[in-house]
Amino acid sequence: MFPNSVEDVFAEVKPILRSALDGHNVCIFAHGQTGTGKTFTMDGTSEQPGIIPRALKELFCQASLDSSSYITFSMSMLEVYMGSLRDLLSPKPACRPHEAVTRCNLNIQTDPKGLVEIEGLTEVQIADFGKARWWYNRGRRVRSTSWTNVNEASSRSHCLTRITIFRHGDASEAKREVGKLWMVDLGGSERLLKTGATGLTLDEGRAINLSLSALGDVIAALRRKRGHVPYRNSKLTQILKDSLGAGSKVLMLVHVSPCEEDVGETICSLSFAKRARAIECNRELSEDLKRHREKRVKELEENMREAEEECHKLKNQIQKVDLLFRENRKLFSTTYGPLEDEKAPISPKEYLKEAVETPRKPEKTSKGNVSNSLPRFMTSTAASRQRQSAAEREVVGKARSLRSVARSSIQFTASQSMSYSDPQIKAILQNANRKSRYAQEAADTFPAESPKCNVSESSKTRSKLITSSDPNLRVTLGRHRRRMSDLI
Ligand SMILES: Nc1ncnc2c1ncn2[C@@H]1O[C@H](COP(=O)(O)OP(=O)(O)OP(=O)(O)O)[C@@H](O)[C@H]1O
Repeated sequence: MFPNSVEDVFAEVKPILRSALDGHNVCIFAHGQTGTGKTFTMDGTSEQPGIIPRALKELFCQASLDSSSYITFSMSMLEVYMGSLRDLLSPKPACRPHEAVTRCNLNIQTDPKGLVEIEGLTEVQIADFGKARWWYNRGRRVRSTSWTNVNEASSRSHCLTRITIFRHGDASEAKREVGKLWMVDLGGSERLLKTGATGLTLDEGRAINLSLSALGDVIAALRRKRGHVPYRNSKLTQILKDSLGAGSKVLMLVHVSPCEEDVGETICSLSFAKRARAIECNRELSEDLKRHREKRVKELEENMREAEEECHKLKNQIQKVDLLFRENRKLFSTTYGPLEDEKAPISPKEYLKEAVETPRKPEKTSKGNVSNSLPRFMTSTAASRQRQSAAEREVVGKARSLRSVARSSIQFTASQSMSYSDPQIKAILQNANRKSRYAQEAADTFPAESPKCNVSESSKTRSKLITSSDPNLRVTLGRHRRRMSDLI
């Protein structure tokens, strides 16, 4: 029967509240057949607050977030009952403090700018949501209701709650009104036969129907963009003149009955809503609103300029880091060999992007393991490690060979060819050859003075074999011989 919760409906209402704070005149009204839940939607209950209490809360919430200026609110409540206005927040007389009193027959004034004011209507300052709620409940209690066949507490009037929004600027700027928010619970359109209304209740029903029809005429005129809009045909449309149509925003909540016997009223309500939806008004904004808009635009432009400057600075910093990174990378690859991703290097920008996009996980790095803390592209790969260790092995091997060749006294015969291609090694081998020849000559000349070295006769022909009694030296010599035979 009631498919949408008030919460869902309020989600649709919320954005228009922002427009009211921004300086638009806003009107939210609940329209529909009697007994379909207009009052329930607007007032709600203590467990499930309606649109009006929620809107009040939201206004205070949004105002507290506005850093550019200080916003205050005032509140008025009235009902349009049988063609006259009744002030729902009028103070109680001192002699009858417990009696609910309403001031009647208030006059509606329109100033040269077209702004509507209601003479003598009580306007209370609401400092916070608590105060606002208190005043709202007070006004609600004195509203006229009657029993009908359709609704046991049927509203017999249109109830209008007005929130006036004031913006306080810097010291030079005085408090100024920026907008009005009207929240209206319209009386239900009713088939008088169906409601079974008689007497006063019947008159009330007729008055409601008449003013709803005047509202329909205004909406039709606004939709057709006619020069003359018949606002003066009812009190309801006179009050809402500056908040319906021109320069304002209107939100209509349409309530319909799901019952088959109500299909006629449902069609009426829906076609009313369809007409209202087609209204588009683009009248000039008020001077106050224009000034506020210009100020806001300037503020936003300034914010944008600052953001652009910041962005430019960051770009420069990224470029510098990029350059530094490339230099370091070059240095790294010159020292340790080419990196795995040399073919498709990841730039710091890409790395930064990857780092930003990838959620950071807590790293479990072993102490002293530098490669874990390096970016991926800086860690060595299996291939580069293999290449590096092969190169190291080669260098170590060369060094060992050179050392052993230099230290040994092996003599090569002139017939032996030295096929080793490295000229350095060739030179060292020749040098070693020369040294061993001197050693041989010395041994020949002074045999007694070189007891440890015996050159065998057989080696004289092809190669001279150096022997030694020292077992360590013998092992070393054997190793040298093997290496030399590999080299030659
Ligand atoms: N969404 C809802 N959930 C539960 N009960 C609801 C809901 N909407 C309306 N009702 C109940 O339906 C009955 C009629 O609702 P309500 O008085 O709000 O209708 P109305 O459209 O304001 O009628 P009228 O035009 O005669 O004043 C009330 O008893 C109300 O509690």
